[in-house]
Amino acid sequence: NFCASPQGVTGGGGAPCREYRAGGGAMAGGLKYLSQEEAQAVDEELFNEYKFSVDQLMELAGLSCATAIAKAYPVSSFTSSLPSVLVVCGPGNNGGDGLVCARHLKLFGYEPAIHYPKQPNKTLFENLTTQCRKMDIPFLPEFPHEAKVIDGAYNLVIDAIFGFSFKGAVREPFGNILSTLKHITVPIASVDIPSGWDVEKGNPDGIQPDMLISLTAPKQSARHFTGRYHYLGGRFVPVALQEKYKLNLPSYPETDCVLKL
Ligand SMILES: NC(=O)C1=CN([C@@H]2O[C@H](COP(=O)(O)OP(=O)(O)OC[C@H]3O[C@@H](n4cnc5c(N)ncnc54)[C@H](O)[C@@H]3O)[C@@H](O)[C@H]2O)[C@@H](O)CC1
Ligand SMILES: [K+]
Repeated sequence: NFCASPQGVTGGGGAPCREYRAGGGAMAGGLKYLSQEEAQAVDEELFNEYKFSVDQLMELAGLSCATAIAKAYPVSSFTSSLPSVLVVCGPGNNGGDGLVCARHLKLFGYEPAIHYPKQPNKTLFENLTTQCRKMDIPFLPEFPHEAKVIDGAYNLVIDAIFGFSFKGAVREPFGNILSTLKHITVPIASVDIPSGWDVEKGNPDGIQPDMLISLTAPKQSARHFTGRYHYLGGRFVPVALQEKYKLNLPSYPETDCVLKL
């Protein structure tokens, strides 16, 4: 089972992660917390003006997530030699990040399993799914709806259900999945936004993840995150775009693709 050291983050290789203090206000000289509209505008600009492809950025986003997870919950901090990780993937690009993350976690020595109930009929997602299957990552046809079953079978849960395009009341099957995840005791690591949270206002009655990996820049709901580990990932935003949106991103250490906030 999971048994993180009190200081938690040791960077796997033993070097402590550098920390970055975010500013107090919406900007206040510190890191900017994006509204939903700003997050979508940055996203569109990356694709339409800067000509990145979704595959490229998704690979970097998913790799950032797996890297941050390996720093916060190193394989060596678990009593089992192959820590098992349940990756729950949603219907959009947040789910795609989850598929990429699962693939890298497998390469990092974890034992991921994926639940992917709404698989879009698009080549990108079909390819990511095939890659995982060919790496012997199982896809669970049914979600284990009892919290204690998840606690017994997994060391960690990755929430890659919804990202910055989430709106309104949660539709099934994700409502039931999130209700179960509220009752598990193993830690949850959320990709970009805790699923079921309003992108700006959060959700006090929703899941309360132990870890949040904010991609590109944190969204406003990240102010309500109370878990132990908040990482920034997605080190791919060109300087001109950072300046246009006044992201005020911290400097990532050396060649790292993640940074502990
Ligand atoms: N802009 C960026 O910097 C990047 C963003 N990426 C990821 O892409 C995410 C955004 O992806 P998308 O725009 O595809 O959207 P999301 O993955 O946030 O979700 C959209 C999907 O969820 C469904 N949905 C929305 N509200 C729902 C509700 N209330 N109940 C049930 N289903 C609901 C939509 O129908 C759609 O299928 C980000 O959060 C991030 O994880 C990365 O893949 C690549 C780089
Ligand atoms: K998420």
